[in-house]
Amino acid sequence: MVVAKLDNGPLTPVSEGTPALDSPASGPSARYGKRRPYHFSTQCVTVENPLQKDQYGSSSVPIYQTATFKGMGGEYDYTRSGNPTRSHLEHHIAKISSAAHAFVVSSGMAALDVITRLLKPGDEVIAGDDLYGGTNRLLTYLKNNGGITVHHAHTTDATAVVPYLRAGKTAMVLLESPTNPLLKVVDIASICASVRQLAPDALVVVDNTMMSPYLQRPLEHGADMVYDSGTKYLSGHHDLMAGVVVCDRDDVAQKLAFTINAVGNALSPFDSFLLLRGIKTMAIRMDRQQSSAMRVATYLNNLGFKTFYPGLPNHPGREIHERLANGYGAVLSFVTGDKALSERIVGATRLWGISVSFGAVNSLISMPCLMSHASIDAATRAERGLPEDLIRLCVGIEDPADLLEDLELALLQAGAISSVELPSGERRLTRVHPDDGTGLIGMAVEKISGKLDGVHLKETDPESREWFISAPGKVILFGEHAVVHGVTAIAAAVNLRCFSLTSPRQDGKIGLRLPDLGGYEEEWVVEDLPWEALRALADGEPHGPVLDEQLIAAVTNETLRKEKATKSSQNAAVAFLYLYMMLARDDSKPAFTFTARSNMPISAGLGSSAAYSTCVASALLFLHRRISMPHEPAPSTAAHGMHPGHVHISHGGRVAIPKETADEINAWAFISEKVLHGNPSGIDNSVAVYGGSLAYTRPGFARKAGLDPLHGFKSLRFLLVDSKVPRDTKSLVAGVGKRKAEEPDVINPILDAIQDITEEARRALEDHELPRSTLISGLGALIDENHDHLVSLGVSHPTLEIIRAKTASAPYNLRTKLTGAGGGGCAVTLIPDGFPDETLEQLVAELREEGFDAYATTVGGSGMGVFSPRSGEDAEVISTEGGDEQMRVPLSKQFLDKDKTELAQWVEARGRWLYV
Ligand SMILES: N[C@@H](CCSC[C@H](N)C(=O)O)C(=O)O
Repeated sequence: MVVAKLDNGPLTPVSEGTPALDSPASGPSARYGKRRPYHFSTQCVTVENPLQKDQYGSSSVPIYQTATFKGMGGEYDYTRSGNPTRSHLEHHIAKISSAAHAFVVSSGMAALDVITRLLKPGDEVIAGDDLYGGTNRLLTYLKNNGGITVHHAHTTDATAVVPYLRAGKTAMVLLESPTNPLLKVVDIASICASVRQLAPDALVVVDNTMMSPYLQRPLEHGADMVYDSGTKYLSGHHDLMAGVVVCDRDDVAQKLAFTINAVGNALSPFDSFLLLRGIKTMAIRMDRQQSSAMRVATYLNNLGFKTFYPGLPNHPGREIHERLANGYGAVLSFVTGDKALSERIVGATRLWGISVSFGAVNSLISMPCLMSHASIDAATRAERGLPEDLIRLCVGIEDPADLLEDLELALLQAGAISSVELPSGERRLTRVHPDDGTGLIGMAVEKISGKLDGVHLKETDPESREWFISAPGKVILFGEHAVVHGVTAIAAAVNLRCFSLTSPRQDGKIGLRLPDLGGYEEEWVVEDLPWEALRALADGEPHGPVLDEQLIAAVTNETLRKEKATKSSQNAAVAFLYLYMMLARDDSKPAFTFTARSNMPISAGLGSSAAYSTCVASALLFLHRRISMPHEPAPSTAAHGMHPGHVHISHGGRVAIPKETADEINAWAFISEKVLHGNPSGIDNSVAVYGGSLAYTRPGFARKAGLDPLHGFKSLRFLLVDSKVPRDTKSLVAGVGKRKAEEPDVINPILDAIQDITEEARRALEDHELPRSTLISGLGALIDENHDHLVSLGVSHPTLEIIRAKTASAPYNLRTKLTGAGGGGCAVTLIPDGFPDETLEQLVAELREEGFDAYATTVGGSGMGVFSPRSGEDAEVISTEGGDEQMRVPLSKQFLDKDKTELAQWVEARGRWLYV
């Protein structure tokens, strides 16, 4: 549609005397009686065409939803050729674009199609080397089928087009600025000048979609034609597709109008109406979008990600861009260094929609190589320097704090950054470089203290992150003590756990905090540890079966402040330091605080020490970079563009830690158990690491050694009763060993009998056709039998017998045995199916009255688990007394202070756990 050229006025404040050329574009009477042009945002919302007044004075342009118009010789006959709604839109677009002519067609690519139909075989086109995939596809088509020669030049350098400019040959120079998706800036004015000089007949065409007429009007810089995907900022809501072409030259406009009518791709009346409506809010939308984009770009840039955004001070084209445009737009992109990492980031966002396109009110995230630019083949992408790991962000109008937080959570969840707590309680966000193979260490960059925005790059720090690790306790159902002597034992994980948190520190110290073990707390300067006593293991060398007693002695005597420690906490500290030193490398002695909590009774035979050992071993192996942290699996994605999509089957985090990693953790958890207990069987740590239920036979004896998972425990319920009688596992185990050595004829038959029990139990548990009632009553009988043998071994205790008697009495009639080392500790009671809840509650109450603790539990749950908390969720924000300032309570403090009864629920809610 050809319209009269309207001057939409400068976008910056105008001088009072600027003449108005057309009343709709003019503002109210100024103070001195003159009229001045409206500002851009006013023009956007002022949709008036003096040549096309509505008969009813409608405030909104009506939709002329008609294909035909009656009569002959009127202005309109057929909507393909012209439609009043579309005319209004084209008039409006011409006005806000400072253009004489505007056309609207069915999409941005349709606009380019209309434009390139001006070419004829033999013509040459010069285009950029970073350009939208669809543009590249159409140019490639014309090259292959239309006899057009296409040169791709590095248009960021204005002189790079010069060698291709040939008078009489070059018919079109196609520019984008900033480019999609690398946001390179092209000096449109300078290239236009070269074209005029060297190939005067060539048309300079600019894809202005990234900027919209609000921010950049290339006709003012010498371009001949400008097109926009109206799908983007002009419409702003992703509810329509449209393309816009504007130009000043009448001859060019006539040809465009001819093509549009001839091919029939003009915009429909309804979409014209929608686009007209969208334009009204364009300026206000874009103001918000680009201000948020600046914050997002600054945030990423400060984290150390290579970020492409013309508003960043380090953008090489910023100065040129500022000459050409009134703003930086709301599209930016950045690279992570790893395509899989980028995919994880994109998949982890919630507020940022994974989608092609940009310019809408909703923020979008995409990977151009897989999506908008997938139609450029991989080799060409590589040749043109389009990074496969590039993430493009298109910022919408949401609250920027939400956008930043969602992005930060995604970066944390994907493992692209980590959050570190400083001794001062401040948090530091640290970039994790994907290429270090550990998922842990990289360059540190940033400090934040509670606010996600306003992040400011300060200094480089050693990188680290916080880790939660947890491991379950266990209940030995059959075979305790005997297992030490080569008998098979059956054990299962319980839903009581040890939880640990490693919090990196910057002062060269390691700290150990065991609040549930008498409030034990100590720290050591890493360099002051007795390194001279360490015989370091060679890389890959396993620990071996014998502890380094020299190191244990050095650790015990030279580092522990014994007045602070109970026997248990002292042992826990020695195990921790022993593993720390054994696993350290010359170049890896991380400083951190290790805090362990437990919601299970300690020293009660429930494997609390093995759960602790598993947490210690896992944390140290991870932090010493002996094993890698698991990454979250790639989420399900729908097929998009050339990307086939991916199905992720959710296991609730289970089976996410590979077997080899678990084996390594188990080997070192066993070392820790040895430090703690002298001669453990290894079953406790195995259950703590692998979870589920296991039949375990220790190596080094006549029976075939092994660790076999068992199935069938899921539906078994037990009551664990803590006698609260303290005992020393080490001496109880040693006591049985001594008796075996002294009275083999008495002890060995007992051990054999226990083997018979475990085999019987195992058969019953693995026979899935065994009637349930037979299984339960059989297990009950085996419980009694096994307990009697433990009594014979001398490891029961009067309190355990009281508990047995109580649970066996009417109306309960339950079967109970000691579990673990005995000598006090816990008893385990089988709860048959259908046992009434009230009766169980009554039993628990009676046991409590007698001074025991009781825990109803199920067995067979997950083993060791790990996750790195998300900074946005890890710190409670509380108001200070005055209420006007907010303070963050560091995660480690919350963890330390949490009540035992709330611990599991709180920790589990902190993020997505990944389990063995
Ligand atoms: N599947 C489409 C992809 C459209 S990308 C749209 C937009 N210009 C952007 O840059 O996101 C295609 O192949 O054209």
